[in-house]
Amino acid sequence: MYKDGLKSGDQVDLSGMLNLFDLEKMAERKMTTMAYEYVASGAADEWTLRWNREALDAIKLKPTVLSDVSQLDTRVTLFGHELPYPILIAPTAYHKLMHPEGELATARGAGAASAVYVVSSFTTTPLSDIAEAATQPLWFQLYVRDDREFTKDIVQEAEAHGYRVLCVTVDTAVTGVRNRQQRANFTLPDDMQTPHMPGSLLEQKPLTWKDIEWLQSFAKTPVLLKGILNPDDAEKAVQAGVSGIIVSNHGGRNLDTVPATIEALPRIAEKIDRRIPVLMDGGIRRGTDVVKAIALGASAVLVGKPVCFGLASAGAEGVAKVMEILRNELELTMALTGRASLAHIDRSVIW
Ligand SMILES: Cc1cc2nc3c(=O)[nH]c(=O)nc-3n(C[C@H](O)[C@H](O)[C@H](O)COP(=O)(O)O)c2cc1C
Ligand SMILES: CC(C)CC(=O)C(=O)O
Repeated sequence: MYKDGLKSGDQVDLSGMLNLFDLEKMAERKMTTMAYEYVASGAADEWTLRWNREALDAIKLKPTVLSDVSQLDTRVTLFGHELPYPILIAPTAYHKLMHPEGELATARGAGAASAVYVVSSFTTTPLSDIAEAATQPLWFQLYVRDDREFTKDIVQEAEAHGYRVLCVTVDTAVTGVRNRQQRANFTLPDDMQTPHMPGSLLEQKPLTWKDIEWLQSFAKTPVLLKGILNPDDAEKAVQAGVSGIIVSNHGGRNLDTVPATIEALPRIAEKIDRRIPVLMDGGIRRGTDVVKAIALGASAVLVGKPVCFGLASAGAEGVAKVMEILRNELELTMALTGRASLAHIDRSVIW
């Protein structure tokens, strides 16, 4: 939802948007208070929301000079597919709240920026339409519902439309204490539907490891668990045979006072010991953040709020801008730290 009657196809001048924080400010000016608060807020007192950023900022880099960085290689292979750079679009709900073209604009922006887009179960656009608009690989984020047949159908529908990876969100047995959303009277407007998640609330009984086993019994695509913070859960994920995990605290939106993801990441990476890929999200805003996450054990990272703000600022173009800024900053950081490829980014780049 946007002030001033923003319409599809409106031209926006993004030339002054130099970083992701600039785009957040632009988005805040354009969005209604309700929509902005929905995206920007964290749970309860927002400790974890802040820690995600502060913990990344507190890590210092150790550059190496005079190494050959004339050719930078940012490619990463995940689940059998090569990505040109290790930054994905995290699943976020309700894109029509942010721009009239909703998820279609996100898919086009992802396409322009050669990025993987992980589509939320709470998409306001059907999966089939997003697949038609996409020119880059799509993944699907699953919230498992009480109705297991419904869940099975949607997984099979996503697979039929070519969604390549299934990210099962495991950190939302219930949603968190979202006081800022409550204060802003957050509700989904009546004319906005979530076709694959009928009803506006999560109607699920909490998932257990048995459900993960059940999902893997019929899923044809790799299954990832999104929302792992505890190294012991990471070990259980490997034992359960999943293809990968995403270290995430849901952008600080669920359980307040859990640690920053960059703090949890090294312990989880140590436990996993390269048996499966570890991805991470939470607070990634700069190319330096991406390098820090890779150094501490992530194969790739995802960004949530910045993409919502890019979308609210300028639709597909804004989404592409966010991803291009981050990709460029990643390359600059690699050149300045003397790391020519992702394989060269390890703990030795941390001070
Ligand atoms: C507006 C918004 C909606 C979100 N919706 C979902 C969702 O539907 N499913 C999900 O698994 N995670 C959801 N998330 C969490 C993100 O996937 C991701 O974990 C988080 O935003 C990453 O942190 P960052 O925003 O600091 O980049 C949402 C986050 C935001 C900000
Ligand atoms: C509808 C919500 C549960 C989607 C979500 O995951 C979020 O807002 O963080």
